[in-house]
Amino acid sequence: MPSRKYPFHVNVAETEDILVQSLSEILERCSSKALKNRQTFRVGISGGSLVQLLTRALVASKLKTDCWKFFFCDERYVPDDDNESTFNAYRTEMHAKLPTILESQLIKANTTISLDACACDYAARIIDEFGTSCVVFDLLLLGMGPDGHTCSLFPDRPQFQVHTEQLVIPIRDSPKPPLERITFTLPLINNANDVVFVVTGASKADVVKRVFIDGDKSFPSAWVEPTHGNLTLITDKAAGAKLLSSDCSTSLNRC
Ligand SMILES: O=C(O)[C@H](O)[C@@H](O)[C@H](O)[C@H](O)COP(=O)(O)O
Repeated sequence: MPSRKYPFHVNVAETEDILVQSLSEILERCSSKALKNRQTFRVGISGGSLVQLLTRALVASKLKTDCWKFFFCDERYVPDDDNESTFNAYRTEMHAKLPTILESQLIKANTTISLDACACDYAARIIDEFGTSCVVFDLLLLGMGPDGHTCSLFPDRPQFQVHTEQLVIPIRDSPKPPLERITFTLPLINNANDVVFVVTGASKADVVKRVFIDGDKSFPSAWVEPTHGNLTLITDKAAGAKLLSSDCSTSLNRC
């Protein structure tokens, strides 16, 4: 494993129910820690399978979420009511299963303006919500694709490594459709108190090992290295298969 300057935890969950339970526990721990000091718990969320998994974790946890705000770690540059919109996916899923979460708690991007303006506007919205440009999320929930992308930071794209002051950047050439997106930058991601990857499916087994065990920096996910927070990896059995068979299995939690 690469030497790390931050706490790193791994859970390989035997079943999807156990994975959802791990996620519920993280939500409970991070929200209660945040709400001890402040009135709002601020969490960054991602699309893909996380939409259903997070909704299930929230339903199972029965946590009170009225002081929570949900931000989008990345968003596809499509109208709000488009089937491709991550905001729309959460709105639909939560509306049906978590009716106490109001749409106003989902801080969405304005995709009616130009792509550049959309990224700037979303950064301004975040700064406004935090009341400072030194933005520290309480929790970021990230997915990872089989190509090692996370948020909308894709391999072989120069943007993902940049040392930028920007919190949110536009992406015009995403290899995964749609082409145009906005995404949190690495400095914003790495400034969070807790960053949690939730990765499922056998197609990710190899890249999970290459990112989290080998620390292979050709994958954007391997650049997620919290400066002061914790990094947690939760996988299902299929995505974590090569972790369990590697020499590092003794340092992993199986649950
Ligand atoms: O905008 C997107 O294209 C998705 O949000 C995408 O980035 C997703 O988060 C990962 O590909 C992991 O998705 P799965 O967990 O569904 O594999």
